[in-house]
Amino acid sequence: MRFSLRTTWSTAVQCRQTRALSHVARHIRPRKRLPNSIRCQSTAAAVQEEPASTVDVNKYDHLDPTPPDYSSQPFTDSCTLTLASGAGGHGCISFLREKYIANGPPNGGDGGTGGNLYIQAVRGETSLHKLARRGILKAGRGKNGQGSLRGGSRGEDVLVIVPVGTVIREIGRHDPLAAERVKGYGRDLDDDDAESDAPNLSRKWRRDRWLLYPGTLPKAFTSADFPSLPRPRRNNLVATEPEGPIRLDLDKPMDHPMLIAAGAMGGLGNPHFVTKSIHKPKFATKGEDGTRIHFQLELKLLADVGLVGLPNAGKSTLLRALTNSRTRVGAWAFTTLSPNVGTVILDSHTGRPALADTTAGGDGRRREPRTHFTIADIPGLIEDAHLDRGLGLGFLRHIERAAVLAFVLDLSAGDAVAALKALWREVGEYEKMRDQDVNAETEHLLPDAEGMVAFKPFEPAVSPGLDAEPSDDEPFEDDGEIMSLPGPPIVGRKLPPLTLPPISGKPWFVVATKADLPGTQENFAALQGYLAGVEAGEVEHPSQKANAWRRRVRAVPVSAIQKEGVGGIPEIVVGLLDG
Ligand SMILES: Nc1nc2c(ncn2[C@@H]2O[C@H](COP(=O)(O)OP(=O)(O)OP(=O)(O)O)[C@@H](O)[C@H]2O)c(=O)[nH]1
Ligand SMILES: [Mg+2]
Repeated sequence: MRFSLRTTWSTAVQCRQTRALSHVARHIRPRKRLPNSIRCQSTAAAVQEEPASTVDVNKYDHLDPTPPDYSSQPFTDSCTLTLASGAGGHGCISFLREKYIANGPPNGGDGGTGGNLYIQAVRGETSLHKLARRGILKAGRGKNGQGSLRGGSRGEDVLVIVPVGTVIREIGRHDPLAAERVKGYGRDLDDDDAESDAPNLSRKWRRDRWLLYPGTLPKAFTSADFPSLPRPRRNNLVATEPEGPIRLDLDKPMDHPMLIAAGAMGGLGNPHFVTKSIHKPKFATKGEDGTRIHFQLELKLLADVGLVGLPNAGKSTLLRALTNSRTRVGAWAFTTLSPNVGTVILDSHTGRPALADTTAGGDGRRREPRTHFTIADIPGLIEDAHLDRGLGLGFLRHIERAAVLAFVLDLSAGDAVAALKALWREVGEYEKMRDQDVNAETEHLLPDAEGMVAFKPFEPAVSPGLDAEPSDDEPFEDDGEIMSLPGPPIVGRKLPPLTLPPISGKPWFVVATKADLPGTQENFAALQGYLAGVEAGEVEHPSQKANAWRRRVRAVPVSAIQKEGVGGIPEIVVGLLDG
């Protein structure tokens, strides 16, 4: 008997172990078993195949790389994003219950405030793709109030991190409190807008704003049982929000996050509604809804020099020759599909950044030593890119804020002067479209609806290098620094307008590439002749603008693939940057 019991016991243990093991096996077993023959084949093929990412170091050439050496990063430079501040938590309906106090006074806490929305531009972020994927970001909702007069906790704040260089435009906003006012609710609370045409609907009738004691049937309450709905409350932080519509140009890293929308207030607990006639209010109010703002985000990379050229001109090879960039190079058009930024360290081959002269300049100001500059390579432009041919003109936004433009012309691909004129034409078309957009936007934002704030209409700005004499109160200093428009720092609620300098006012030069190929000398000579004419004012500026920059237009012949002639480019760039 004992023996049989032990057998039964060990069998049970074994069974349990087997079951446990089979459970584990179920999880680690491959879902599908391939037939043996296929598995053998694939293993054999894998053994025979060379690993795809091997780079032959002996054949490796930095300027003529093999495909595995390409860097590819997801890149998005414009997207729409909806940000919603947190809704408030509901007020609580509760009554004191204690030993010997069966029917105590009301003690429901207030709902917590919703989370705030902040934005911060930081270095290190290079794309908007993460935000584009999210689409909407909501701050946390405030927690509901609780008994014993415990208020709900605050909702979680949300910090939206964007790359430096992001331009943010508000394209729509839903403010629940403003919407209520437009509908006419709450007019009974406000005497000042009694003249308004909006219907006079008392907030008293807003049944949806009230919470009832659990178990109470709504029909038990008539409107007469409710007091007037309290005046909607706004978070104190609303006073520090920027005035809408929000338009920001975050062209510098921010030390502190900036408040975009404050969380909504929580509802009121039932003790707030005690009156002489109602001693035990069995109702509380709901929390307010958060503000929802729709934004258009546009990333405009910040680089000192922007490379503009036709496809296959050799822009990326030039960037690789000047910097350690691993941008993609290929003998076909539109190899580059997203902008790349490279950094040139001005170290005079010492391995350490050279310290520039820090003595006072001619303007009497001490200059920051320039230890490096950055270059942006963008996808190629083709003729009629403004008609959305090729990759269109959108990528020009990344060189629009560059202080210096470098036009890269392929000397082996026909008339370089014609190519330069075609590129300037596209740049001019881009500028026109940009200005039209801004004007349309400012017109659209004129205060036609109540509560809308008007922006100043677009004023074309004067940039350094223009022939027009700046006035005394002109905010620009012609020191050749990056042409970001100086504006007052963002203090308080007023935001500076988004003004954009004209592109034709930027200093520019030409890099004539592929000079190693035969028959390119004549082309270069013709180009030089043309540029000399532009500089002397004998020939019309390729941008066809009267006051475009033509102070010292230079053409540098280079063979980027052989890294010949590129050594002089940093000097030219620094000369143009520092004036
Ligand atoms: N012979 C010669 N070939 C060059 C030179 N620079 C670039 N190339 C070649 O020209 C082709 C195009 O070079 P890329 O640097 O990809 O040109 P890109 O302007 O960036 O082209 P997209 O990105 O398509 O606009 C590649 O095959 C390069 O090897 C040069 O100085 N001399
Ligand atoms: Mg390229």
